[in-house]
Amino acid sequence: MRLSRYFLPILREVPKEAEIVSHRLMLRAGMVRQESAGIYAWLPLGLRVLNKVCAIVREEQNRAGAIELLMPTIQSADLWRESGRYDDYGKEMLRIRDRHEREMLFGPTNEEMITEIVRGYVKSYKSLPLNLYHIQWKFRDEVRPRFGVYRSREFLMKDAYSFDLDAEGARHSYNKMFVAYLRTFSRMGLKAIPMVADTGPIGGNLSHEFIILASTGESEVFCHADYLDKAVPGAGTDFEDRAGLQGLVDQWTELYAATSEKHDSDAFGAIPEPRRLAARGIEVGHIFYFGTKYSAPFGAKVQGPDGAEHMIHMGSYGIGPSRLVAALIEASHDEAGIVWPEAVAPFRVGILNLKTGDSATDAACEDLYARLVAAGIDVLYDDTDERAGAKFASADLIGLPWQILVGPKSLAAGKVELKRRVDGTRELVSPDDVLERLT
Ligand SMILES: Nc1ncnc2c1ncn2[C@@H]1O[C@H](COS(=O)(=O)NC(=O)[C@@H](N)CS)[C@@H](O)[C@H]1O
Repeated sequence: MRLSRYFLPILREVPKEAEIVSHRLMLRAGMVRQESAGIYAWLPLGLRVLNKVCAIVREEQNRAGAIELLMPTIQSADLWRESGRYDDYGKEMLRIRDRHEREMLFGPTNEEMITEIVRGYVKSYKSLPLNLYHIQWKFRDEVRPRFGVYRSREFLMKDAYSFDLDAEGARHSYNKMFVAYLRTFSRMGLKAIPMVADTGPIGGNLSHEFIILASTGESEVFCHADYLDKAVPGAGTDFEDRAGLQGLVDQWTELYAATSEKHDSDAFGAIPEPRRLAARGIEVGHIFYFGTKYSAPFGAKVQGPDGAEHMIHMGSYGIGPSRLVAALIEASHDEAGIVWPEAVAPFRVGILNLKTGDSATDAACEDLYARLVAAGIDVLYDDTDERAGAKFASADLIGLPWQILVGPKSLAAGKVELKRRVDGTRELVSPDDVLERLT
């Protein structure tokens, strides 16, 4: 992409309404724009990151055997009356009437709808286990939306729902998602710790939140520090190996880790003091097992191998891709701006022409740009006539992992400067070597 033809409304000044660094940097880097309280437009640079986050989420859901569908954002109130949640969901629910005065709502979550869908088709245990997921916008009329897209009113959620014949099968489905979550956040360069959590309005009696440690996190968390050094399960994990998966989940739940709502200070106190971690964290995922809480009122049942009818056992599994963009910045930034992990960077490389209009640097930049694009690398070429200092500041602000600085002096010696954003290291290399390094 040529910056001269892109849409990247970078702000020079720090927006005063932004209280946390990710909110400040997302506004300054031209990633989002608030349209109303807690409701944002995702501008091109922000959308590229959001899409990369969703691609990783999708890959790991698919790896775990979940099947993607897409449910609507607008739901019928009658659906929520069947589960009894229509009234007790409270003011967070955005209730709407259509032209026929039918009561509708903007979905805050989809347990009811997915149960109604499965009830319509699944009649035999032979169709189970089943895990259906979608990545869809949700609306929760938060009383105090704040921190930008971290706690917004309209937000993107991956929500998966599992269906099993019995509790034992449901536990295996839960474990598949648990392991998929460990892999998902790790691939984004994040250390997420699974913590025993409250089930809240979703319900059930088994739940874990996946927390990223961050000083600006809303959650207060307590855990054994050994979690920070654990390696997550590999890409070759056998998701059908029930015992193996339970073993992995046991490894990731044997040490103490809990959010403040479930904190047990005695258990925490039993940890040797140097290994006790009390911190603030960002909830990026939350998984639940809630048995027949939704299948019973909806009569979602199957004929079992014994010929009898069995209510389906369910769980639901949420990740917040839009919140994750903020969490990634909270976890990875410096005083110059964002430092994107390569897996989610909006572009992998930035080419900075330090003397636009100079025939030598223009030609070298065009050549590098053409060859990187041809190699399938996401590259943003700053071909604007901004002065060099402004280009350096913008490139550091938007946080691309690699910068190629093309200036007349080094070019005269057949070199360009390759800068690694994460640690600021720079080296003079030939244009050919740059391609060697980046492809
Ligand atoms: N107001 C919000 N703004 C941004 N992300 C949010 C917001 N509320 C929740 N999320 C994200 O959505 C994830 C799942 O939300 S949840 O309420 O915990 N779970 C559910 O709704 C279940 N139906 C999971 S399928 C959270 O872990 C969080 O990452």
